[in-house]
Amino acid sequence: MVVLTKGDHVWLQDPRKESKLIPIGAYVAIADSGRLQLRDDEGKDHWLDKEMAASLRTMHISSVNGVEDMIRLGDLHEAGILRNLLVRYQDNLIYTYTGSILVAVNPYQVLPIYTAEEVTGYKDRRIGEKSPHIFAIADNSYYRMLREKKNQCVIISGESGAGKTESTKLILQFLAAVSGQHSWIEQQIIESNPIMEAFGNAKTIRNDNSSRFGKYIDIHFTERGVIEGAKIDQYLLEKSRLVSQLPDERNYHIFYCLLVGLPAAEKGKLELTEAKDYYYLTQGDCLECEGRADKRDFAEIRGAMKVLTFSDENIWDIYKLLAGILHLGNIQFVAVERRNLESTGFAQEDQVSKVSRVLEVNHKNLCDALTNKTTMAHGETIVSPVSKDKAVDMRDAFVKAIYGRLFIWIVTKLNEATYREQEDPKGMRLGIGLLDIFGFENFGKNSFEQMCINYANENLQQFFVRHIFKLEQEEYDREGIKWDHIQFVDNQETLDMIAMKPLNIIALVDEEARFPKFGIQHFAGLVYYETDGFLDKNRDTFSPDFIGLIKTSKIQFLKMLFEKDITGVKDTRKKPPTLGKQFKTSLDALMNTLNACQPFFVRCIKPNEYKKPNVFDRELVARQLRYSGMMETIRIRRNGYPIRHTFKEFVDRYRMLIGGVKPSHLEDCKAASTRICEAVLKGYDWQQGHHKIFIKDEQDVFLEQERDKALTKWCVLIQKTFRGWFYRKKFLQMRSAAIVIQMTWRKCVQRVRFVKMKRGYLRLQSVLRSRILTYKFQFMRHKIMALQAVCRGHLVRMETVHRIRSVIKIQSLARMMIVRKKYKEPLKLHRRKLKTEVSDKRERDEENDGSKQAAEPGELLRQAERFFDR
Ligand SMILES: Nc1ncnc2c1ncn2[C@@H]1O[C@H](COP(=O)(O)OP(=O)(O)OP(=O)(O)O)[C@@H](O)[C@H]1O
Repeated sequence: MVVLTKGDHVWLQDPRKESKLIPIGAYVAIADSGRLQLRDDEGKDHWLDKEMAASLRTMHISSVNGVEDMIRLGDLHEAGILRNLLVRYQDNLIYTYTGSILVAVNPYQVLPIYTAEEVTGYKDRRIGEKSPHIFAIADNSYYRMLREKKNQCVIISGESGAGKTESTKLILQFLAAVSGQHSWIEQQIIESNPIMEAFGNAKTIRNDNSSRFGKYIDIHFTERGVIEGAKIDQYLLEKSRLVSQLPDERNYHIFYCLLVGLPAAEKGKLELTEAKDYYYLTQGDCLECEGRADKRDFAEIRGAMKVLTFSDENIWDIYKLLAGILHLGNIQFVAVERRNLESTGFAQEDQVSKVSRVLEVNHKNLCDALTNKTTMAHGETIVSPVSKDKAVDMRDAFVKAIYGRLFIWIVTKLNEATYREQEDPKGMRLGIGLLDIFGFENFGKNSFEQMCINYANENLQQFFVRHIFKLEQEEYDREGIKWDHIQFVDNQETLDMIAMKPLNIIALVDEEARFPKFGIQHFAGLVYYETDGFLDKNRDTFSPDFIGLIKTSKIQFLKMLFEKDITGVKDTRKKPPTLGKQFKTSLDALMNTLNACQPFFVRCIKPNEYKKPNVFDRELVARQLRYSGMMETIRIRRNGYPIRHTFKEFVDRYRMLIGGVKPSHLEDCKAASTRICEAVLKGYDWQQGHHKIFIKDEQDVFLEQERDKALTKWCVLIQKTFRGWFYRKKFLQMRSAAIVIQMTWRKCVQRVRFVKMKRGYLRLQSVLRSRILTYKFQFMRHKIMALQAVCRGHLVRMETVHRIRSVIKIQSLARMMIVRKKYKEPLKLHRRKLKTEVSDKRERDEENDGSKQAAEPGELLRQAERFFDR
């Protein structure tokens, strides 16, 4: 019984028995009440009582935060894988390994993980050394090719919109960057992409830039790893799109680009107007595609065509054919009856004339080819009218034939430009093939195309399983490795039934056998196919009358496209190969190529149907994981020994890991390999076969890391010694130079200091002197001021005394005057009295004493008078 506490992670299973829902991860949010609250990976809360909770499966620690390599997952089941992808996706970690297989979840947003720094970061690194990345796959294929001198291939699969084409472009970007020449050929290879996309991609409900064909790009390298050329193979272009589109879907991009990008004069010559005017472009009711700029794309396509050596005539002829197709689509048929026979006429004759003008064919022949059918019976040619519906079918088949051949011609032309003969015929040509092919399809209604696609996927799955399991198992048996035989899904029987056994489905369809709806148990599930239109799609033919029409055309390019058909008509006994047969032949060739290469696998996963970032639809992803055979892969990879080396290779590569192992040509390699493994891979699961050492992915990474460490150790020693010698020499030189510099510098510094000090002293002196003088001056001034003060005081005092005296004098005079005034009358009176007395006395004296005595009193009197006068 499990006791859960807060923060524990568990697997939450839908309790309904019939439920096929995959368990979802959840963590315990609340555990301290009577019940448990669990929050699942989608943020939903679930309340469980403790008894129910006790039956929950706890999550392995490796699943809690996710792992980079799913082989290391403890919970090795569908839910574990799904959750691992989910938690990584939520952190914008879109890549995850399963051994050396890369699972890439489409982020639907531009992540900053494809920069030039990232390219450099992944250069020459082993898988697993850095976090999973498409660049790691590209890098490993490149360096493995150079190291082992063997061709490599990268098989990129997934549903429409899962990111196959983007992954292919990223690998190309990486290879162009690491092969590092920035040559014209690299430019041409890269420029071929917009042309392929214009003619082979269209907007669908599931992907705005959906590749409607499969492709295998083989990039050729010189022995030194420089890109030398490339070759593209295309598979199964979806031609039905040319004549009808589902709602919200478009025809191939090139038509819309042509109509908005072509200058008016050229458009006039081709009698073209706007996209809304063409039946073949308007059935999906979607003329523009968000995020695409058709006008800008057209300029890019034209530029790319120039780079890829399309002549002006070629380009103009292509435009004519595209215009011809659009005008053909606008022909409207009407049912008529002629001589009691159901036949067909045209709603507007001028539309047919337009086609004959643009395709430069005979007008009458065109009318006949569109409405009549010529057959041979008993050596006689019989021309019979066709019904309206048949005429529409015949026209559509003709359009598909033109475009299909045009597409093949374009690919051939691209190959002519990008394919190079080997520069050095004696040297070795190496290649990396990139297979961007439609994934397994199972829709509500599955038709011939789905059967071909699923047949291709059966082949690839078989290749995958064979590569990963069967061949390994055989090799283990051959090498005498102990191997617990595990069950695996081998789809050889399905393949036999579809195409290998004498009475296979493709052969039956070729023989035009009629059978109703049938189902095939594919590796990814049971698919029912509806056989309506199967035979026609398989025959992929058009009325031979159109061949006669093409012969009348003045456009040599059109004739050239149908050259084989024109010559083939002469030999009526030879049936043209059916589409099924053609597809099988090209697929067989592809499988042979792949079988000759060392493969890498990239499984692209679409996280939601809305093309939105950060939305992860678990059911959708689980279905894709099932289709991609991921579970089987994980089991096989985990149980097996995916890495093996011959003893010689092993000794050459890892002998530095332990001491005393000589180079392989001087050693007993088997014994030496054992010694190395026993010393380095102690406790690891490895095995020794008759000729090879078998190890697992993680041991390989460990060995490589140890090798790196050992190499680094020796490199460091060599570097250390050399650097020691070099830097010592440099040091001595620098030291003597430093002494000279120091000397000069010190002299200079001291001199500057001295001058500074001298200036300082001078300043000090002058300051001091000025202080002394100031002091003296102050002292003298003080004295002088004191003297001045004394003098001024004296002067002021004298002045004051003088003033006071004057004042006193004035005062005394004033007082005197006042007093005089005051005493004047009495004085006058007194004087008069005195005078009177004196005169009285004189008279008396004169009377009494003679003249002498009389003189004295006279003097007295005068004095008294002066006194009074004053
Ligand atoms: N690594 C990526 N980074 C950012 N966006 C991506 C990435 N991979 C895919 N996409 C987005 O998803 C869209 C669909 O991808 P892509 O065309 O490669 O799908 P596909 O698997 O080739 O589909 P189809 O089979 O229909 O051609 C791209 O146009 C792009 O917007």
